[in-house]
Amino acid sequence: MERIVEIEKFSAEETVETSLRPEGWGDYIGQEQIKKNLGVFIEASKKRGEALDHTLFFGPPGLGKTTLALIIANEMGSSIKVTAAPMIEKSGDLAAILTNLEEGDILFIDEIHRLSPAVEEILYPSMEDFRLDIIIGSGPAAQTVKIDLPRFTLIGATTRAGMLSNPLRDRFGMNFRMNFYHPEELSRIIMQAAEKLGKPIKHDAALEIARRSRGTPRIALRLLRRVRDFADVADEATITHERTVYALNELGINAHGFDEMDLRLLELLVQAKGRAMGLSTIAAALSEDEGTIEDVLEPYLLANGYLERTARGRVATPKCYDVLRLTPPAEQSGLF
Ligand SMILES: Nc1ncnc2c1ncn2[C@@H]1O[C@H](COP(=O)(O)OP(=O)(O)OP(=O)(O)O)[C@@H](O)[C@H]1O
Ligand SMILES: [Mg+2]
Repeated sequence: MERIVEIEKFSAEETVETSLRPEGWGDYIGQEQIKKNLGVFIEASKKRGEALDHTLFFGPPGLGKTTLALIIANEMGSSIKVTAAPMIEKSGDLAAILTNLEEGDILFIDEIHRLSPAVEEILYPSMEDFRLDIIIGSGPAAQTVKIDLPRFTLIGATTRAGMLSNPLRDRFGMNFRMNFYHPEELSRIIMQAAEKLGKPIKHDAALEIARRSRGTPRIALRLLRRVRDFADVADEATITHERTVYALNELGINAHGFDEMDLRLLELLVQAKGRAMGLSTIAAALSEDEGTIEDVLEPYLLANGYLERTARGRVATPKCYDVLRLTPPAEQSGLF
């Protein structure tokens, strides 16, 4: 099943998303710790006139990883080449990209956990020693050619940190885990985007959207655009709370920010009547792979206390029963 975030990512509205993308620290809201640290590292490398250390961002979709990479390029005054692991099929593809880089350039590889082992192999010496080892020919006549590369910065992004190989992970000098956004932060992102769209929104209305956005800016911005449609049709100059609640209800947006996959997972756990359910059982029941459930689906539900991981598996929490308007099974009460 497609999830909101994925439909969103590939829709024609990508251009709108691009136009709402923050360009500098000034309009990048939240992730304060990351901003602070990156700010220091960027300033230090600029002072030394060196390329920034290789940097890895990981976390669920739509939290601003790509945006951060673009901001880094802006701040460093570097050009950035953007690609995604599935587009780098052969080691020759990567070699071509690397040899075309210039001193101080940034190479952004999205979905970096999807690089093939052969391509990864080429990447290791490139990251570590800025050297490309290419094997020409095969069998006894095969020769290794070493090519020096300019000092570049690799920025990797992944939603699936668990799938990254250790040697690759170790070669990143900096590792940042993206956090879900608080409703207050999301509401600032929404208000800022609304200004850019020329359709201001009241704070309480922005907060209403924020609470239903799964802690995720991409979802918040998508909902904002839908709510704006309702306000436009009603000739409302500034989006009000009343209009927002009406629109979100019409759109069938869950009051807790769950999407369909969240609800399927929570309902599955609730049906288990307090018994813990293993990851593989959940994956089979939802026809999803285990990694996606663990790295993409569960983090939000865990962070907000709707489910718990125990040694025996996953269980729905009382809060989960509460929001689904169900009563927790009696035998479970001792668990919490
Ligand atoms: N901190 C932020 N402040 C303001 N807007 C943000 C912030 N983070 C993300 N956004 C907005 O949300 C949208 C999605 O962010 P982005 O594309 O960077 O996510 P991502 O983490 O790269 O997602 P994916 O894993 O799907 O590639 C962007 O268009 C951007 O406008
Ligand atoms: Mg991205």
